[in-house]
Amino acid sequence: MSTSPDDLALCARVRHGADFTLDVDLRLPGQGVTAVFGSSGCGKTTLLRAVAGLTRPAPGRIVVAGEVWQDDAARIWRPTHQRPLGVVFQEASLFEHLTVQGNLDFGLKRVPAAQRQVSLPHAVDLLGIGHLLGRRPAQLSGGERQRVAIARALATSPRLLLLDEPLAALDAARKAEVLPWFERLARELRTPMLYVTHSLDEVARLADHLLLLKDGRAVAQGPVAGLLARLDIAQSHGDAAGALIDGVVERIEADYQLLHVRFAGGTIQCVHAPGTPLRQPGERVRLRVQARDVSLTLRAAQDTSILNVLPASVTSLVADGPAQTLVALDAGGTPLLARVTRKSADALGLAPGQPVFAQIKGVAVLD
Ligand SMILES: Nc1ncnc2c1ncn2[C@@H]1O[C@H](COP(=O)(O)OP(=O)(O)OP(=O)(O)O)[C@@H](O)[C@H]1O
Repeated sequence: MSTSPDDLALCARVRHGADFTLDVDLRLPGQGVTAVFGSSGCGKTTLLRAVAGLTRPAPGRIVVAGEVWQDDAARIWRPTHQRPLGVVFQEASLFEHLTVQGNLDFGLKRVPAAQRQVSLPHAVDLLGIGHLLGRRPAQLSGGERQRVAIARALATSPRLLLLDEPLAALDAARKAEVLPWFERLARELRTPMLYVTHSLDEVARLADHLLLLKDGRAVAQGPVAGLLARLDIAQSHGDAAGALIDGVVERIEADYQLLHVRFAGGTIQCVHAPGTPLRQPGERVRLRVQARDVSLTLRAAQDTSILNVLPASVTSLVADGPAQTLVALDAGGTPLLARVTRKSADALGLAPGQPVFAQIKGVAVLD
C-alpha cells in the first residue's frame, strides 16, 4: 500500500491487566473511511482511545497527517486537548443545558479562527440540522442527537474523526435515518475517519478501507472490497458473507425499474430500491452481492429468469460447514463470492482456475 506522508501511522502497545494486550503497528490511509472491525473485546475502543491520547500506549508512536502526536523515542506526547480530532461515541454527550446552536458554538470555540477548515454553516448543512438549532438535546431524537454530535465534532476542523460505534445505540429506523448522512460525510469530506463498528452492513456502506482486529492484533487490512471477498474472512461472516462491487450507472430501464451498472467485470442489473432517489446515468454506486445469491454453471444458461450471468473464474474454494462450499471468483478483476452445496461443487468439479458463469439473483444497491 502507499506510504504517503498523509497516512496515519499507529504503533501502539496497550496492556489491560494480564489478559489483554493491544499490539499494533499500522499504516492506514490518510483519507476516506477506515472501518475498524472485530468481535467484542478485540481492542477496537482501546485503539481509538490510544489515538485520542485518552490511553497512553507504551511504547507508542502516533503520526496523523504528518503531525506527531506521540513518539516515545523523541519524547513527544500531545495530550488529548492538543490533538485536532473529533470524537463521536455511541451515546452523544451533548450539553443538556445548551441549545443545539450553543453546543455547536462550544465546539467551535476550541479552534482558533485561522485553523478552521470546516465552517459551522457547512457542518450544519452536511448533517441537515439547520431546523434543530434552537432546540435543546432533550427535544431531539437519538438519530438527531448523533447528527448534532457529529456536526459539533466537525466544527472543530479535526485532522481525524474517531467514531466509536456511533449507530449502535439507535434502533433500526434511526440507523436508517442517520446512515445516509454518514455516507454524505464520507463522500464530501476529506477528513479521514476511523469508524469502529460491529455491523457488516455499515462496513459495506461506508468503508473504503477495512482493518480487522482479533485479540488485540491486526489480522488484516486493505481496501474493503478485496478484504470482504477473502475466503478466510468471509467464512467468519456466515450468512452475511458477500462481495462489494463499485460501478457506474450505465442506463436506467424505467419500464422495469432496473439499473444497469457497469463495473470491471461487465454489467450488472439490479432493481431500483423503492423509496430511494432515482439514480442518474454516470452516477457511481456501490452494490452488494451476497454469496448465498450467487449460483454457478459451466455453460451460460438460456431461458433463465436470472438477469445477471457473468463470466468468471474460480480463484479458490473452501468447505463452509459439512454441506456447503464457499467459492471465491474473479469476474474481470472484480472479486465475487458464491455459496453452493458441497454436492454441487463436486458435481461441477470446481477447482481453482476453472472458468464458470456466476448467476446472480439478488443485488442490493448500497449507496
Ligand atoms: N480500563 C480497562 N481496564 C482493564 N481492562 C480493560 C479496560 N478497558 C478495556 N479492557 C479490556 O480490554 C479488552 C479490549 O477492550 P475494548 O473495549 O478495546 O474492546 P472492543 O473491541 O472495543 O469491544 P466492544 O466491541 O465490546 O466494545 C477487553 O477484554 C476489555 O475487557
